[in-house]
Parts: sequence; structure tokens; C-alpha cells
Amino acid sequence: MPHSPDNLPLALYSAAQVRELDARLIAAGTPGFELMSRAAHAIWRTLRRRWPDVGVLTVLAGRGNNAGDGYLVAALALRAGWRVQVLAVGDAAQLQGDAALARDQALAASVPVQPWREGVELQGVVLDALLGTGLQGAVREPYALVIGVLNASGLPVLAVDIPSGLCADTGQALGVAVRAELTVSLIGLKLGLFTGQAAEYLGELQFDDLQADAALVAAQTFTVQRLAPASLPQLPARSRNVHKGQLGHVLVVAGDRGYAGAGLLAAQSALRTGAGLVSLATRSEHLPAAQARLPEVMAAGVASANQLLALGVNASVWVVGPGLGQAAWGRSLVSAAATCHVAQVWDADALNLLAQGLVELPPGAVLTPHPGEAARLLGISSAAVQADRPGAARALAQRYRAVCVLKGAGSLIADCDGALWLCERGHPAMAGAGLGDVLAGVIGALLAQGLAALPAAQLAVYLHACAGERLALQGRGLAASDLCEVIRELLQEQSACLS
Ligand SMILES: NC(=O)C1=CN([C@@H]2O[C@H](COP(=O)(O)OP(=O)(O)OC[C@H]3O[C@@H](n4cnc5c(N)ncnc54)[C@H](O)[C@@H]3O)[C@@H](O)[C@H]2O)[C@H](O)CC1
Ligand SMILES: [K+]
Repeated sequence: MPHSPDNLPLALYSAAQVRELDARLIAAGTPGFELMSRAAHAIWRTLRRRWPDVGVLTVLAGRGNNAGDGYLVAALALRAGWRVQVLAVGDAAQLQGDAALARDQALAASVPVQPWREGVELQGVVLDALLGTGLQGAVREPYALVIGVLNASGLPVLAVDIPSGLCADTGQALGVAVRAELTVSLIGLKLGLFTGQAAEYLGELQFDDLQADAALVAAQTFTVQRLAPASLPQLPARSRNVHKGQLGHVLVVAGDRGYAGAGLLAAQSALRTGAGLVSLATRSEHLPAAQARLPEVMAAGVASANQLLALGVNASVWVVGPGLGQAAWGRSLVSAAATCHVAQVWDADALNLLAQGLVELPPGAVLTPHPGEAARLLGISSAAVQADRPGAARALAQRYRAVCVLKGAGSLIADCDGALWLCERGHPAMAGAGLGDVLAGVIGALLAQGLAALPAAQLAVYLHACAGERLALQGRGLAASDLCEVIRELLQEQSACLS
């Protein structure tokens, strides 16, 4: 059955894992051609439901099993009375195995198949059956040319399994990729459909499990799990007589000269996310603004590590780094934090100092790098981080033995054992100032209320992304301080739907 996006499976596979799953299904008695046939029926059902009255189908077919799916769809469409044209890219005679069987079945059904050539007109709905999970490296000619022509055509496109040119493991477009209106993913969801640049190419995502053996699918190792409402960690329920002393004490260490706002945002989000007490250790010149804006926060000016340690003696969680700078003052405070073995969130300049080897990370901390900070921590380029976000998130967690949140489209959360969770919620408008400060405060507040590092990071990232989405979709703009208020709304809704 096709899954609609709200109940897509949680498991996300690499290309190699989905190929292994394919092989297991075939070894367990489901012929590959049967899977291809089911794929074609699922794709044709979806295509006809989406474009019932077009009546014209152009299939752009490559030379692998992705093309095989396309040939079988062409035969189904022809049988249903549509006008069909298959344009074969590369020599169709070179197809092998199931793909060759599919081609022969289409030819036997009198499907018109001709070699793609420059200038041939694309008509009706276009089925992208060029490249699937077998893509290796940057898209070669003439595929790149065909994809460019398709993207320029303005015609509606359904991508088979994954938009051609999109890497199934990283979601990066390898040179060029098809911009689809609808993508139908088969049997196992690919990680590359949810991270990197996927959102620019995917269109609407639908999924069909091809009635694959559920036990075999469940037994297949996968790379990443999606965060979804049903699987989200929950904050411990509050007793009716709870008092703020039981809800933890977050100390935000932030805000060098000119960066007062970062600490205020982290403190505000910690408050709105329900921490019992919130302190802010910052430059003394920021105190009037802090007290005016957040009277609930206990703000203190600190000039030395000893003053910070004295201030933080009762804090159960430290949030270190927003707007802290990397000069002597900031560095001394981060070094002091490193000596405190309480739950900590290290963000922004704390991460930059860590990357320079100027400070040590306390055990059990949560790291919240954006791609640039991740690059510095790993000693690679930002482009390399973005080219393999899952690999970068996993490498960070394992190098620092810490839960790592790699922020950006398709935020990833990695634990020390290499397990990964992906948050596909969020909105491009969230790429703005201060939102990282807010996230750091949310994680701090959830730690303070009793969640461990991993569930705190998972719930915080999801709440933060959904709040950004809500603000953006309501056209309310994306002021970081408004985000704090919406996160509080979402938490109240979550606890309400649980009560
Ligand atoms: N279990 C499933 O998910 C099922 C998947 N099916 C479909 O099979 C494809 C995967 O098929 P495969 O033959 O492994 O690879 P592709 O069809 O994606 O392409 C291989 C084809 O492309 C050429 N190629 C590779 N890299 C490049 C490049 N950079 N530039 C140009 N050409 C390239 C390569 O030479 C081969 O010729 C999967 O996506 C599904 O659509 C099954 O049909 C159903 C079960
Ligand atoms: K494709």
C-alpha cells in the first residue's frame, strides 16, 4: 500500500542496504522481475491518480532496473489507452537481466521505443526512469543533457524511486538532478530523499512497500531512523504539586561584547521550554538588557573563570558558547565549563575553541554544530561535510564520544555508537541568526527536566524544526524570540495530546 507522508516508515536505507534488501527478498523467493512488476503497478496507479486526464506519457529510460520499472509502466499506460513514447538514453540493447525482460515485454506490447536524441519533443507526463540507486558518481553524458532538457521543459515529472542524479546516500545532486513533481520510492526509503539537497528535487514523496516481506524488511540493517511524532521522546509528566526546584537549573554561559542577544535567546528558550530556573553568565554591560527583557532569568556579570564556577555551583545543566567569542574572556569561561561534570550543551564558539584544541570537552556533552563548525571540528571543508552529512555527524559523535546534532536541512542526530536520527521537518526560512542559540537553550532545558542527552537532542531538534515551520507557514516571519514562544506552544500541545 502507498504510504502517505504522515506514516512513512521510520527506517532510511543507504543504496547498498536497499540493494541488499532487494537481494534478500529475491533469495527468499520473490523474483526480481516480480518486484519490478509490482513497482510498475504502484507507479502507474500513482501516476494515473495524480494526472488522470493527461493521456500522454513519455518515459525517459536509462539502462538499469530503474529503466526496467519505466518500461513496464509504459506497457501499463499503453494498455490503459494512453499515448506512450519510451525514449531510451544510451543503447537499449545493452539492458540486462530484469531490465531487458521489461524492455522486451514493452516491445511485445507494441510500446513505441526510440533512442533519445537532441531535439526530440517531450510530451505529456514524463516518467524519470533514467537512474535510481545504481547512480555512481557525477551524472555522465548524455544523461546530464537529457536531465537539463527535462528540467527546462516545464512538464510534470514523476521520478521512479529517486530523482535521477540525486545520491541515495547523501541527498546531493551529483552534477545535475531531475526536479520532480512527485517521487515514488520503492520498498525501502533512501536516506538521500530526506537530507542534503533532496527537498529541491523530490517534489511530493510517496512510498510503496511493494508488499515486501515485512519480517525481512524489519531485519535489514538501516542507516538512519526518521524522527516522527509517534517515536519522539516525551518529557516526564509533571505532578500537580511540582515546583520549579524539581525542573532543573540551566546556566547559560554566553554573550561577549556585541553579542548580548545570543545569550538572551538561549536563556529565553530554556525558560519557555520549561526549565525550573535559568541563570545567565555574561558580560556585565549586558545585565540591564537581560533584566529588562527576561526578568525571570538570574543574570550575572562574570569576569573570570572563578566567578563563573561560583555562579554555576547549583546549576544542573550548562549551555556554553552562544556569542561567547574566542578571545581570552570566552576561552577562560569555556575552560572552566570543561571542569564541571554536569550535563552540558556546547554550541557556537565553545565548538570553535574545541576545534582549535584550546579546551577539553566534558563527558556526556551534546554538541550542536552547524556545517561550518562541524568542518572545523573534523578538519575538513564545509563542502565535504555537506557532501556526506550522515558520515560527518557520525564521525563527530565518535570522535568526541558525545551526542552530536548536525544542523541544516535534514538535521541529523548521532550518538556515540554511530546510530543516526534524521529530522526532516523545518523550513528554509530558518536559516537565520539566533536560531542556533534557541536550539541550544531548548536542549539545555530538556536535559534539566530529566531527559538524557540523546532523547533531549531528538525532542529539541524536532520541536525547534516544527516551530520554525509553523512560524514560516503562518507568514509570521522567523524572529528567533518568537520561535521560543512557539516551542512552548508545541510542548503544551504535545503534553495535552498525551493527557
Ligand atoms: N528493492 C528496490 O528498491 C527495487 C528497485 N528497483 C529499481 O531498481 C533500481 C536500481 O537499479 P540498478 O540497475 O541497480 O541501477 P540504476 O537503474 O539506478 O542505474 C544503473 C545504470 O545507470 C548507469 N549509471 C550509473 N551511474 C551513472 C552516472 N553517474 N552517469 C550515467 N549513467 C550512470 C549504470 O551504468 C547502469 O547502466 C532502483 O532505483 C529501482 O528503481 C526494482 O525495480 C524494484 C525493487
Ligand atoms: K529515477
